[in-house]
Amino acid sequence: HQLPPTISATRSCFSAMAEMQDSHNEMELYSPNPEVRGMTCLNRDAFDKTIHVPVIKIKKEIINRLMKSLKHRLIQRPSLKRVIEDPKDDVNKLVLLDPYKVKSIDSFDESDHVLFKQFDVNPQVSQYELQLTYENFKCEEILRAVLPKGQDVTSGFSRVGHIAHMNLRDHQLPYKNVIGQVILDKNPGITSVVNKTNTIDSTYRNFQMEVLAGEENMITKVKENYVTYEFDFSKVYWNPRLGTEHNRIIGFLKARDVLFDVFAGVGPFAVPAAKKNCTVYANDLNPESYKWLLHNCKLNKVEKRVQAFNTDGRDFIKTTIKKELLKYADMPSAEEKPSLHIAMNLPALAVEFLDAFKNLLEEEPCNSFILPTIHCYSFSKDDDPLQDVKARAESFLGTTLEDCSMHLVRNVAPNKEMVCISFKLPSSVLFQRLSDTGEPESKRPRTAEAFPLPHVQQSRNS
Ligand SMILES: C[S@@+](CC[C@H](N)C(=O)[O-])C[C@H]1O[C@@H](n2cnc3c(N)ncnc32)[C@H](O)[C@@H]1O
Repeated sequence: HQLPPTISATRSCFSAMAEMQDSHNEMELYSPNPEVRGMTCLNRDAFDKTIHVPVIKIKKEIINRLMKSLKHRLIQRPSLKRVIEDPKDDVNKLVLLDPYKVKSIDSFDESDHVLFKQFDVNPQVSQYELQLTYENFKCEEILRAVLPKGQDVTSGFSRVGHIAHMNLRDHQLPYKNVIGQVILDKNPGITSVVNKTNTIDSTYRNFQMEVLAGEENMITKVKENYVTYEFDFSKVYWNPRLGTEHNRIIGFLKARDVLFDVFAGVGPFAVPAAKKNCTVYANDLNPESYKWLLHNCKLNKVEKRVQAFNTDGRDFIKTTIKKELLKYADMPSAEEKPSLHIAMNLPALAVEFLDAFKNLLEEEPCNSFILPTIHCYSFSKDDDPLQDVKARAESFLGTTLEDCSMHLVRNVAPNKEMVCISFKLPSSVLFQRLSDTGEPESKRPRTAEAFPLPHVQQSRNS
């Protein structure tokens, strides 16, 4: 097409620009100076770098109207102003363009030229000497430049309130303080960066951690499914990836149902269940979890509906759950019967606690007895994790589960899945059977009844 005369006249300027840009190695334009490689203590000044970028002058009074249309041609760098004052020019401002997108006048398309004509812009391109600083580099660019070439640069972290929680690999450890500081600098709202230092799970499932950068304070506040929790992240278990799973279980509950949470942590099942008007019995062995569980019940104004316990899960099953199951045994009418649910989220061990339900109650069930539904979590490294967890649950219950629902919660590590098995506790497990002589028939073979539960097979949360 025929270009307007003013634009044709500036074509040579664009070509000159293109040549200038071609002489740059594109990959290197935005990469930090090579001197930063191997830095183990962050020196932000070492990132200062001068590059040349295309720039056009646009009259101050029309600049705002043009910016939207030019959006895709503007330079994109963190914390970089794209429109700058020219101290020698009262009439125009300089607009910084993306050197990868504007190489010559041909980089502008017909609609740009129409726009320039409409606003009487002479798109004369000149080169501008731009001083890049540490602020103008992205987190990944900085870490890639600092860590040894060819090594994996993971800048990923889990966010728990103001804390960025990392799990650095051995080769990253010499650079841990730089990594921590860069994560802190580049992520608004993060004021502390920690690295997990233990590889073996502790009893309370909290992490041993080292502060890499920022504040030492580990008391943090998070929101999950619109519920607020506070806790000391260094002393209790919290996993920001379980929100969907917590919500899934809460979805099974309705007002006036009862939830027993054997391994309750700081309350991510207990508090939302109580908010749904359920009666909750929540337990955790860790005194710190128990403390923050109580705190979170108050924080969310549900303390009247939650009874908290600080004991071993087996003891909780054999005392509190046993006592409360009997209480719900004789409910007058079918409509008034709540459903009873038992959450057991301690995936490394929970199935092993299932045998605590064997022969828990002495009497034969009356007709109206409400059998609880158990939601028990487990890890599995088996090729068939669902079958593996089912088989292990059955072996601890001492019965086959004819009808249960299996849910693949998440992939925890390569070849390690977290699974939830839900089933109605068979009465044959819960009640001691008496023989004709009145003795418990503990060795009698058992089979489970059918438990109508929604089947969610192989669905997975992230
Ligand atoms: C994986 S966390 C789950 C916490 C919470 N339910 C959740 O979903 O986030 C397991 C919890 O079980 C607690 N715990 C570990 N061993 C226990 C035991 N023998 N009895 C009771 N609680 C235990 C830990 O302190 C931890 O808070």
